[in-house]
Amino acid sequence: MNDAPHLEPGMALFLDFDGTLAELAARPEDVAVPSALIATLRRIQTDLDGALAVVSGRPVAEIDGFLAPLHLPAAGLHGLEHRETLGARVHRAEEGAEIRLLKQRTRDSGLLERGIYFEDKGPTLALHYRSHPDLEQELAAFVEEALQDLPGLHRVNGKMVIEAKPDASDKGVALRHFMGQMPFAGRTPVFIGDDVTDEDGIAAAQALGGFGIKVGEGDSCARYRLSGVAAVHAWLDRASLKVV
Ligand SMILES: O=P(O)(O)OC[C@H]1O[C@H](O[C@H]2O[C@H](CO)[C@@H](O)[C@H](O)[C@H]2O)[C@H](O)[C@@H](O)[C@@H]1O
Repeated sequence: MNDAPHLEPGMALFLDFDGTLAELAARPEDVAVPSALIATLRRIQTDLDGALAVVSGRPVAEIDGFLAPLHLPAAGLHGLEHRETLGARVHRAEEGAEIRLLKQRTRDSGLLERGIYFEDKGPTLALHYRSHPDLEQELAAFVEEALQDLPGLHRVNGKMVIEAKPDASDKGVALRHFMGQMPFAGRTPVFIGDDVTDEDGIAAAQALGGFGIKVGEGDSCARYRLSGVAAVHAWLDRASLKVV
């Protein structure tokens, strides 16, 4: 992979949140975003005529909280939530019967008492084992078994987390949705992300003539790579000074 090229005025920028804009932390709520990053994102948003969106596994409301006072166009819950334009209403998929059942089975499993962190995101569920890595195999086996008679749900492995979500969307679907609308339509998409779920967004950007940037180590279909969150911040800083 080569060095990431600069952002140009005709591009549309899609950014993952955890592990890309924000360093990973012990628990989801422990994450912090430097105020300088918010100022940089605001500048880029203006420079790209609004064609900047966050595409995350988190709910959009949490992204808004971390990036306050910025309320960027955003896709949350791996594309199950959408806010197309700055400050517009968030559209969210319903919490289905299957995910409700999975949540109940998880509460009954005894895994939470042993340290698995339960992140209820409405239509999706994230089960974190960061503070108990020894439980990874057991948790994976539990989720695998539980999903056998919940065919509408799909397992997604993240960083020290196993998520269950409906099949309806992923980050690639989210990117394509944005690219069909102004101010994104007609631009060259760039997707930056660190995790397995970001590969759908990166592949979609590259299929539409743009490029992806993988953050950190690991296999990726991205054409470019940045070493970590600090390198992403530096790239964004340079971008915010370059785009004219
Ligand atoms: O798509 P993203 O914006 O990268 O979100 C992916 C998941 O990120 C969060 O979990 C991850 O970050 C936590 C905070 O650093 C960390 O404690 C955890 O181990 C990571 O997996 C978030 O909690 C999930 O809901 C997101 O889906």
